[in-house]
Amino acid sequence: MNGEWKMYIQLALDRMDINQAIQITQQVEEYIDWIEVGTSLIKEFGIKSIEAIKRAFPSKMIVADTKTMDNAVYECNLCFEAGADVMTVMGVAPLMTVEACLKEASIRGKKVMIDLLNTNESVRQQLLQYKEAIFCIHVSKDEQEFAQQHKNFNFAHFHRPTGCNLAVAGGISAATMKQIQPLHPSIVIIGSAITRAEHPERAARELRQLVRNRGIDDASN
Ligand SMILES: O=C([C@H](O)CO)[C@H](O)[C@H](O)COP(=O)(O)O
Repeated sequence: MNGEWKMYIQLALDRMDINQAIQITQQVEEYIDWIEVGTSLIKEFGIKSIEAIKRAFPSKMIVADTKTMDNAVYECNLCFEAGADVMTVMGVAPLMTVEACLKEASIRGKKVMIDLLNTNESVRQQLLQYKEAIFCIHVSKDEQEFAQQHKNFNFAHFHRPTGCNLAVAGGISAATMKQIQPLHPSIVIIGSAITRAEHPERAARELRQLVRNRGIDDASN
């Protein structure tokens, strides 16, 4: 890629209720690109959380972070009917599940994000055949906590899979943003650093600035 390479910010909404999710997103809407209805929201409030967020932000790309492992067509239908533009499937799921999600998304003109959490190199190589997917390098909440919170956690041991559309997630903040630059992601997924900030709007504005500057300056892939 060249200097036109762009990084998008995906705001992850987790561990709050639907009204709080909408209120926080309204505060930061101008600084973020995609909105993720987090796994915790979907588990706690169901598919109606996807409908509510899409209704509140109809012009934004909505990602339903279902972390699907099985029953692909059923879960895809739930997400896409509710207004999601993207749904997530785990890379450790059977390939037939991943393929079913991709097929369902393609029929509807939607996208699938494959979460690479806990995948090994051989699984990742298999998954990379799915050129239409977005791949997400993900440091889980439990890994973040185990590593004594994300300020000590390092994305450095991840290698960028070549020739794919890449997202990164997991405790990303202004302090850790530099670590992810070598991966050249097109989507930076940020949750707590905005939603738990004392001033979410200020935090989102600062992160937007970092993403804008570094995304353009460092693009070389
Ligand atoms: O997928 C996520 C995680 O598993 C929690 O459900 C989050 O979207 C991702 O971790 C981003 O959120 P933060 O780590 O709070 O930035």
